[in-house]
Amino acid sequence: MAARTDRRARQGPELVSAPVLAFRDAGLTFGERVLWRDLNLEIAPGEFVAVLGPNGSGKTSLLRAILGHTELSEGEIVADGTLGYVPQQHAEDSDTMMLRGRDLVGFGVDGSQWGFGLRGIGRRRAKVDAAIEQVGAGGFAHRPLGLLSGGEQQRLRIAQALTRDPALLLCDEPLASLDLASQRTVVDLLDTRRRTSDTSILFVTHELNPVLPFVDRVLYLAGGSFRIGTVDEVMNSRTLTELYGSPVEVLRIGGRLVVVGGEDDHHCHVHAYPGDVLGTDVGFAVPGEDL
Ligand SMILES: Nc1ncnc2c1ncn2[C@@H]1O[C@H](COP(=O)(O)OP(=O)(O)OP(=O)(O)O)[C@@H](O)[C@H]1O
Repeated sequence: MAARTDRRARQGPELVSAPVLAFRDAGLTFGERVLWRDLNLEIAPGEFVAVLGPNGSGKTSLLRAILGHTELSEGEIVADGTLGYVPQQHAEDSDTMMLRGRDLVGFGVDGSQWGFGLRGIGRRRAKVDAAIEQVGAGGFAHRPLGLLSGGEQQRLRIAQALTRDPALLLCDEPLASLDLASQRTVVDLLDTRRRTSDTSILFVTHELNPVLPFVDRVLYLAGGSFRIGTVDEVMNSRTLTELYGSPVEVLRIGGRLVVVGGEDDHHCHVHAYPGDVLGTDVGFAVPGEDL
C-alpha cells in the first residue's frame, strides 16, 4: 500500500544512524504517465542529495510526495524526524509590503505547539530570533518583505524552515532567480546547517554546479526512469545517454559541468553550469558552437 509513515513512531529512538528518509519501492504515476517507479533510496543524516531532471520529470512531485501532499501510486516513503521546506523565490512575493521579514519566519512556528499566553509568545519570539540569527538576517528581518532583495528573502525562507529544527531540508530550486553572490550565501547557509546539525538536504535544482562541491549523491529523473549515484557515477555521457535514450554528452570544462543534449528529442540543448558560484559565465551554447 502506498503511504508516507513516521519511522520514529513505529520503531523508537534506538536507530541513531537510521536514514532520515527512505523510499521503498516507491512509484508515482498519473494515469498512463509514469514519473518514477521502483525508487529505493535512503538518505543518511547530513547527506546532500541533488535532484535533477528536465521539466516535467517529477522533481516537485517527489517533494510533494515526501511532504504527504501527493499520494504515492506504489511503495512507501518513511521519514524519521521533522521536515523543513524551502521553496523557490517567487517574483510575486516581492509585492508584499504588509509582511515583515520576521513575520515570514514566524509562519514556521505558528500553531499551538508553543502554548498560549505570554509564555507561549515569549518562546515563539525566541525561536524566531534564533532562526533569524542562524541565517544572519538580523539586520533586515524587521523590514517589509517587499523591500528585501531576492537573496535576503531566501535567507528568511531558510530561517522559517529552521524554526522547525528539521532533520531533513527539502529545497525546491531555492537558487532560482538569485544572482551568483546570493546563490553562494544560500548554499553556504545550507552547508553550515548540515555540518553543525547533521541536517540532510534534498535539493531540487536545474543548476548543479553551484552545489557541486557539496553534493554527495545525485538523483537524476528523466522519461519515467532515474539514476542514483555520486556525481561521477551519474553525470557522465554513458549514464545520461542510457537514461534519456538519446545521445547526451557530459563535459567538464574549467571545473564546469556541461550537459549537451537530453532535454528533448527535437532540440540539442546545452546546459552550461558555472563551476564556481562566484563565476560570471553561466553560458548557454548552441549545437556546433565552441564551448
Ligand atoms: N496531481 C496531478 N495530476 C496529474 N498530473 C500531475 C499532477 N501533479 C503533477 N502532474 C504532472 O506530473 C508531471 C511532473 O510534474 P513536476 O512538477 O513534478 O515536474 P518537475 O520535474 O518539477 O518540473 P519543472 O522542472 O518544470 O518544475 C507534470 O507533467 C505535471 O503536469
